[in-house]
Amino acid sequence: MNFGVENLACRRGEVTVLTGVTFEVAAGEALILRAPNGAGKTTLLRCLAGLTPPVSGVLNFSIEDVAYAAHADGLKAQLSVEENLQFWADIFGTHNITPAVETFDLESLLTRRAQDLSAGQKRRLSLSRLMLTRRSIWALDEPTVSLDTENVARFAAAITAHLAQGGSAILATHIDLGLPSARTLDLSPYRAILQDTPSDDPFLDEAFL
Ligand SMILES: Nc1ncnc2c1ncn2[C@@H]1O[C@H](COP(=O)(O)OP(=O)(O)OP(=O)(O)O)[C@@H](O)[C@H]1O
Repeated sequence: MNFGVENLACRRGEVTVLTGVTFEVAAGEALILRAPNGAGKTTLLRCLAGLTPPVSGVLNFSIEDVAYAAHADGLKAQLSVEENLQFWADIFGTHNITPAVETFDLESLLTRRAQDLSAGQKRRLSLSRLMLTRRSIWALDEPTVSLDTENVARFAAAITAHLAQGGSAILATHIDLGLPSARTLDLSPYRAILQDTPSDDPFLDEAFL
């Protein structure tokens, strides 16, 4: 699905972080956000997902079409892997969890409680949820954190399949996923304010030693 934004300004808390963001992503395409730490990648993704309303500008899609994978895994700790998957499947009206289980190699973990998974296993379970949403725009914030090489490849296969089916994606990632139709957007020109400026006060620096 095509999606884009025009002249978007986004905030975190009371601070406007980005202004003038404009882009379009075609069906079957992925847009990779590249920018230094603190530049506003999470801020933009939260805005696209509807978690923080834009300060101004236009979203030319419905936030109901966005599946957002945040930094946090967002699992139900007391439920098993299978119960977590079934919970989301029921929410999104997708009753077959098998493709998600197979794509992220979760078969042997189905009865394990989410709180007892390793960090990489939790991430696999969290990402597998994307496949249950049936939403066409995937907005992903550092999705490969905690994944080993084999599971990065599994995730890359999942997103490639999503794009091949006419979906689209926007993601903040520092690694090359080898996606065939990926473009890069540098957010640096859209930064609204000077952030993370070092203090000139030498006594303040000493206080942190
Ligand atoms: N609640 C808040 N109130 C004010 N400023 C915030 C708040 N949360 C985050 N920020 C600031 O907003 C800016 C953008 O943060 P954001 O998390 O979007 O950056 P990022 O590009 O995703 O960074 P990273 O690569 O480190 O994950 C940062 O300077 C951050 O300190």
